[in-house]
Amino acid sequence: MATGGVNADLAKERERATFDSEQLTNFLYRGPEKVRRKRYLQNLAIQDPVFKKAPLWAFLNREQQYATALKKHLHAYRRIQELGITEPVEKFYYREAAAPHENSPIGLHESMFIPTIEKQATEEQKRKWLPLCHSLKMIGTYAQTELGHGTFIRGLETTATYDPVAKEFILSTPKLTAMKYWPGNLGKTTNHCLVMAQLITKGKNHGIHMFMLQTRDMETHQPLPGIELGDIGPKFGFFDNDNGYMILKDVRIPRENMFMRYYKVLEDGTYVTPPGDRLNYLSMVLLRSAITSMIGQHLSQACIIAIRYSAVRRQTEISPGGEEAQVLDYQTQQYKLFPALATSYAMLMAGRFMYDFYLKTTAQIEKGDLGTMPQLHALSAGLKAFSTWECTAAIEVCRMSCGGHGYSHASGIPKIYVDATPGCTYEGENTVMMLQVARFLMKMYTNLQKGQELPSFVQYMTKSLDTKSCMKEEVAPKCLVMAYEHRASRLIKAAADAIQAMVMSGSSPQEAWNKNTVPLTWAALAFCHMFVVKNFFEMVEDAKMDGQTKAAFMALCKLYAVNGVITHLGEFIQDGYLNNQQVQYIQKSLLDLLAEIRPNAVALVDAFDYPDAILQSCLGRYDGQVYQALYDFAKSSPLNEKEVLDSFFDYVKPVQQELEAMNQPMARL
Ligand SMILES: CCCCCCCC/C=C\CCCCCCCCCCCCCC(=O)SCCNC(=O)CCNC(=O)[C@H](O)C(C)(C)COP(=O)(O)OP(=O)(O)OC[C@H]1O[C@@H](n2cnc3c(N)ncnc32)[C@H](O)[C@@H]1OP(=O)(O)O
Ligand SMILES: Cc1cc2nc3c(=O)[nH]c(=O)nc-3n(C[C@H](O)[C@H](O)[C@H](O)COP(=O)(O)OP(=O)(O)OC[C@H]3O[C@@H](n4cnc5c(N)ncnc54)[C@H](O)[C@@H]3O)c2cc1C
Repeated sequence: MATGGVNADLAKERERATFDSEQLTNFLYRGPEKVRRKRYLQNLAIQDPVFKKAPLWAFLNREQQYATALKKHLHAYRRIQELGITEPVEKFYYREAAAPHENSPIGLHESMFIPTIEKQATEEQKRKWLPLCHSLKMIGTYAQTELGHGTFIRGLETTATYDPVAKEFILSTPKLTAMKYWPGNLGKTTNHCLVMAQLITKGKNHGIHMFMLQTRDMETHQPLPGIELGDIGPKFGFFDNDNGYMILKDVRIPRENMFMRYYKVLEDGTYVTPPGDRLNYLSMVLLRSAITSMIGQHLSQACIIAIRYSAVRRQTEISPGGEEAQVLDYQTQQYKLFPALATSYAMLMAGRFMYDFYLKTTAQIEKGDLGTMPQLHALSAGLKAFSTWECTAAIEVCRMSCGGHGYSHASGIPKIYVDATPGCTYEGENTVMMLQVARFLMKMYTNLQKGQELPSFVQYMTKSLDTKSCMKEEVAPKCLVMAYEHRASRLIKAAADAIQAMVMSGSSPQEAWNKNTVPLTWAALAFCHMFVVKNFFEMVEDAKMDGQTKAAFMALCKLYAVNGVITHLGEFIQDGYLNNQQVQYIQKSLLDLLAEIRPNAVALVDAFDYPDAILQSCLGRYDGQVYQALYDFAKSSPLNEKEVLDSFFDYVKPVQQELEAMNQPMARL
């Protein structure tokens, strides 16, 4: 049964590509030196016996999955320190290769708890907590969401009441709905958490603030008095993580445990507030800013799997008696997979912009300049929501494009999907995030009407809406970008006009807003889509690579833009901006682009540079030996360890015997 070497179809695909995939890899990871370093770190992890010997997650129960994830991530944490890896992106590469399909039970410790201490704690608090965090004596998480409130954080019900006599805060869960519910790793792993609670001092509520709470004894790991906590049970995905619940029964913490870099409570209970607002929302902004890259990567993995498999999979003879076609040769299959592939590149580019913008803006915030905070909030919320919606939908398309095998965990795609889709909910539910974008856009529109200057990325709103598209038979990037700008401007104006009209006829601004939230989300979505398209074109145009690579990359970029127009056609033609002839040019361009991308499809996914050891997919293997791999996967199912299972004797046999007895002619009398 053994088959060796690279599958012939896949080998041919690589030979026929019109560009060198290594060039694109170099661009994606920001230069050949960084690619070498990435591969070096990944190989270190892949070769490490602790990671190598770990069992495949798919055959484990939840407790085993949790234990494996914990073991792997703790070993990775230690090795990262031993190896002196400090760059966040390098840590990410190492961790991803070490535990590709295990979500980290110390993930919140690293992605939210430590960064919040770094950004929101005083120098003294940092000196006290950070060394303990780095040595994992303190393992923490971010406990904000409650049973009754996740989105509306001003409505959180946990209280932190200051007692000036004892100089302590009393943390309480006043009712069932105030129980903390959902925080990652709160249930069993962590011994500290950052609690978001309503600050009450001198009898006044000052809104939500952050407090450091020790939840478990640092030696015995038992919950501390007054704290009830545990795991919330199995979920759609993230089986290996202990999202938790927590009830606080008047737990006292020292005054110094309030995060006091910006907001302070003095010993006598006087509340001191900083000049800026919403500074304690910054931890959410950090994660939102990172999610677009992260989700783009999830989709890139699904694309590698689906496209390599579609090159290997042959089904149906095109003409009677002829060879069965590679399913990737069907135009319909290309229409499923190439827009998904283009989306993953688009989101990786948007994620690159977003993270750089986050670093630039937060550096200004650190210096006390809060002027760009609204832009950072709007962009991070919008791109987080837009990218997670687009990518999770595309991952599901990839899964279905693999037919029956896509449904099996052997493909790897179901796991990618269940780990990616909560990105639509956590760090701000997507619709709610889009409404935050809409709020920002409405403000910009009002500023425009007042003749004020707009930030550069909404400047396009100043252009007239009375123009027609410049689209010609040769569909030009410039005309595509302008079409997206026009659509966004028009929908922003339509939503603003609808609200203004309602207000003019006597509705309150809140009522007018609430009666228009659907058009507002259309406007916000169109804005995000425009932003992603424009950014993608700009990054491709600026990319330093040879002509053939750039041409292959540009085809993807154009496909992303063209496909978006076709998917949302109504919004592009409603006011006659594009005419019938122009729509036909765009439709033809879509089909031409599918054909142009076809010979490069495998090279375009190879460029993502994912080793098999990370993908862990029978269908997405570099060598294309999918059938042998599927057979091996089936053979390794624990259900096959015994030829006849005990359940056969326990359940089938007795029922067979009972039915046999019931069906005897005598028994029926
Ligand atoms: C190949 C390439 C290689 C790539 C390499 C990749 C590298 C990748 C690197 C790193 C990857 C790391 C990824 C780690 C992943 C870890 C896995 C994730 C695990 C899951 C974690 C989940 C954690 C959580 O979910 S925590 C809980 C999150 N909760 C929320 O998000 C709650 C959502 N709700 C809110 O945010 C708010 O309530 C609200 C915004 C909806 C409303 O707030 P509000 O009521 O106070 O405000 P208003 O609506 O009244 O507005 C008032 C005013 O405030 C402004 N505002 C609101 N928020 C902000 C903000 N954040 N910043 C600034 N301003 C804000 C708002 O706009 C209003 O302004 P006005 O001027 O209009 O008045
Ligand atoms: C895997 C996972 C990990 C998580 N990790 C953490 C964590 O570590 N720490 C933590 O604190 N939390 C965590 N959460 C919780 C998460 O942040 C919340 O679930 C999220 O913020 C959404 O809030 P919610 O559940 O209250 O949804 P809801 O707000 O109840 O949403 C329900 C529906 O109501 C709609 N809706 C709500 N408000 C509005 C509005 N104003 N306008 C229009 N529509 C609205 C939403 O669009 C949605 O359709 C996690 C969640 C998941 C799934």
